[in-house]
Amino acid sequence: MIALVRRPSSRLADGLVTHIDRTPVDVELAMRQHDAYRQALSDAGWEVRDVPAAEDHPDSVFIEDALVVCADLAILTRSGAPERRGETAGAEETARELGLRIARIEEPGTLDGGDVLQVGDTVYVGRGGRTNAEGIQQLRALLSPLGRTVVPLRPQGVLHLKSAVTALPDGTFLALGEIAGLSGVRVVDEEPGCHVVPLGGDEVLISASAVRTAEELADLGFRTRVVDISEFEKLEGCVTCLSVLVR
Ligand SMILES: NC(=O)NCCC[C@H](N)C(=O)O
Repeated sequence: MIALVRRPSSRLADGLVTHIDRTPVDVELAMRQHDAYRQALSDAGWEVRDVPAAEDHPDSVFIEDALVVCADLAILTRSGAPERRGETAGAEETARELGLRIARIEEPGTLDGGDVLQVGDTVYVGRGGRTNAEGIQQLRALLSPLGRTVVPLRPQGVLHLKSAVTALPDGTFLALGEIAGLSGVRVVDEEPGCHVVPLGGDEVLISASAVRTAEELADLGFRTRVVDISEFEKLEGCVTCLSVLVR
């Protein structure tokens, strides 16, 4: 079990913000928070592997958006944000080192990995600001041969699908409300409570900003591993976007 991560660029504070107001980012604190995030993955039994840093790309720490891994296939994305498209170079290098097959989303398709939620053999994909219909069609063509069913959804008012919804190990979903096309949604009352990373078994990684949701999940019998990612949340990041899990 390998978790790919990418160290923050020193230019992190120049990262994109779309749906929230920009607030000052403490880059030194972000570096420490990223170290703690890596440690949490390692403590949960994951081998943490570094994708080469991309110093010139402020948002490169959000490695999830550059690379989608499904079975033995690594899909290099083509971000809907043109300034992020250079981030895939280092991701390709690491994917090849891991022996993964390589595919890529081609123009005019666009897709961010933050729009791709894999739950068993179903791959939910958010169509919106970063992922277009052509990108979804290419994703479907790449994943159907792997036995995956690609289901498009339309998240509203958020950066990515996984800004609005993620899945628990039991296949239920966490979201601020019901989502057309999804059944089994556990409604939470805080935005960071929509984001978990399944770490194996009944363990999930969740943000320290989601205190109430972490308690609710513990009450439900999930083991929660809490990480403070405040500086990344200021740039519309969440716990899913700082890693790519390769099982
Ligand atoms: N998968 C994710 O949640 N990615 C977060 C990306 C945040 C970055 N500032 C961006 O706007 O692209």
